[in-house]
Amino acid sequence: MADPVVSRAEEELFGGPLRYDMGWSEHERARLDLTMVGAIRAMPRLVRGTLRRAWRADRSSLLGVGISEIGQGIATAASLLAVNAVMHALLGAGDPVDRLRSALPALAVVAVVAVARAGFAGWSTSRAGRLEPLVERVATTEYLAAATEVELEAIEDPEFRRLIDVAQQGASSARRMISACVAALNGTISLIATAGVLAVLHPALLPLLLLIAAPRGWGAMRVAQERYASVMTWVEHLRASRLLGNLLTERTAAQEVRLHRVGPFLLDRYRGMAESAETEQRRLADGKALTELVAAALSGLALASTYGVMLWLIVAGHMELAVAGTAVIAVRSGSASLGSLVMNVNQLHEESLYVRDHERFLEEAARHAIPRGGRAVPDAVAGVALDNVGYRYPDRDEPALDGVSLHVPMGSVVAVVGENGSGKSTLMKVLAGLLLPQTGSVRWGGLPLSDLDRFDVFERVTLLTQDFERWPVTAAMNVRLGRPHQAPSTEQLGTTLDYAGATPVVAKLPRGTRTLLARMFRGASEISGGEWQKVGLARAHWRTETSPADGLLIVDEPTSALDPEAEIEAFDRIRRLAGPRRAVVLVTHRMSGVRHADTIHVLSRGRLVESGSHTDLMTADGRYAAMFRTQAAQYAPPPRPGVPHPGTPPVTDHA
Ligand SMILES: Nc1ncnc2c1ncn2[C@@H]1O[C@H](COP(=O)(O)OP(=O)(O)OP(=O)(O)O)[C@@H](O)[C@H]1O
Repeated sequence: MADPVVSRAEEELFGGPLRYDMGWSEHERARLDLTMVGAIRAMPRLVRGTLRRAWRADRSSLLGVGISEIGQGIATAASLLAVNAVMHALLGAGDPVDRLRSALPALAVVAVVAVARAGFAGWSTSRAGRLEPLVERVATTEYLAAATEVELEAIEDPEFRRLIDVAQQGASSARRMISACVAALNGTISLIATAGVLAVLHPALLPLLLLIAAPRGWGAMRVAQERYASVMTWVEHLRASRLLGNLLTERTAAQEVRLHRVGPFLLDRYRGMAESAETEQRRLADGKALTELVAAALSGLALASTYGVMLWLIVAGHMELAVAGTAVIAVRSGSASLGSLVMNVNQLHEESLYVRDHERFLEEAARHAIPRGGRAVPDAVAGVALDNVGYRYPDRDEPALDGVSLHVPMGSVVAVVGENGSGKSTLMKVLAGLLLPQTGSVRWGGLPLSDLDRFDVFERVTLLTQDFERWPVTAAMNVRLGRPHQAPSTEQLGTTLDYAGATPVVAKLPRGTRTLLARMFRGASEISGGEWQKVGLARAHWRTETSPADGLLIVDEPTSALDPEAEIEAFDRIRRLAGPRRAVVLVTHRMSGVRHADTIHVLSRGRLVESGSHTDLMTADGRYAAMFRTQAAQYAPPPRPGVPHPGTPPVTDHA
């Protein structure tokens, strides 16, 4: 398969051709197997996998499908044998009326068998129809459950993220595999029945049947191969042009789309990308037409040869006319069964590529799952300590944290400051137990995190980050999701909202706490960024309030969108949440918010460079003091010309 032609738009916007490198390259390897023989060889394994999933989903429906398919096969064979009897009766010697009369019982059998076959087909359709959504649900649940249980590190790993993306299609493919499997089973049973009857009529007819179906099978495989290769090569391109389309209509991009005239610009690029995809579609259609023409010609040739052989058999006296009549019908139905069987095997194979990604994801997710078990975190702990902690993200050369040691005693307020990218958020994730350090250790009351039950550690942590989740649910539920399994009473909800300063926010919503906070739904309301932060603070409060034992409250840039007054209040409230059974860890760039912390740690390029109280650090006159003065200077009155301004610090290069 040649590399795709890169459209100018693709080059301009994305810096080159978009290729999916992991999930799809796996498919490419699978494609090598996609010869007729390969697909047939893989068939038992594919069917076994589908059956196992279906068995888990709904046994009785699966049995129903199996029985009705076997019933249809028996009906096909019985129908052909009855047709043979009719032919014999009609083409035999004697009076035409007598011949017709003697054919009647067999004709009745043909009719009854046809009805029975239709009944079996209907039953199979209804059972398979029940099975399909169940199988999809089982596969989707497996996928979602696995995704929520993996380590955060895996989620942050781009390779794993890609696997999550690719595996998403697996559930619907597992559903489609049911119908493909049923159709393949149907084709196989009908074919066996027809082949059995043909072998009884004349053994020479069997290879001829294969000869008719082979070109069609080849054609179907070839067309499918071409389609795979094309999908593989173009999938990223299609996703990107869809993304462009979405950007043009999305609410978040609406302002720049209009004001910066991004709309017409992107629309033009969208057109460019669509045109190159259309060229590919045309190429595929032309290839398909040619392949199908060749396959039909070869199949027709084989059919003509079959009739020629039958004619010769009749003339040479090796076959009766009645048998030949039945054989014509059997050959036609057999070749149709074989043709559709090839297509269904092919479809099974195509769907199985996605199901295999799904299974690969489940395996990988299990390998990266947060381990269950371990020691419970003691109810009371002196604090949480980091000892020489190092952490490097998988796709980075530089460590995000390098030899960090600090202690967070219960009842204290600890602040962490530092320039952008210095490792503050990473440190918070390590403290929360979400990321496991690659070197050094984290200890809860002296017990290393590696010995502890991680889910128990999570129970003890409340995390409020700047990009906390704005759940598309009601305001009340947005608070409750701090501890989902515990619903706050109206009174508790009121106290929590009061604490966070969110009562006026909720009061002006059309349905109060029952208002849906999701713009994408009709009748829902949207609130501002600062108002959202108050809701986030309420959620953190609900979680800490319902915490039964010693724990950590980690707040990472909680006030970035708050107005000055609300910000001062929020810092004050957060500090008050520290108590004998709780430590507060605060990350912020607002130096005014950290001066009251018991200890302030300064991070730079992943290393802890200063620690102490505000007074200590100001006296030390190091990095912290410089940062503090820089911010303070912003609010100082402007210096009079010629008079040096004492508040302005020398510019230091933190890099
Ligand atoms: N998911 C990630 N994958 C790879 N690198 C990351 C990831 N998250 C952060 N980093 C990198 O790790 C380093 C520390 O990032 P971190 O987010 O901890 O910094 P920060 O101090 O919180 O920054 P900011 O003040 O801008 O929020 C940075 O170099 C950043 O680019």
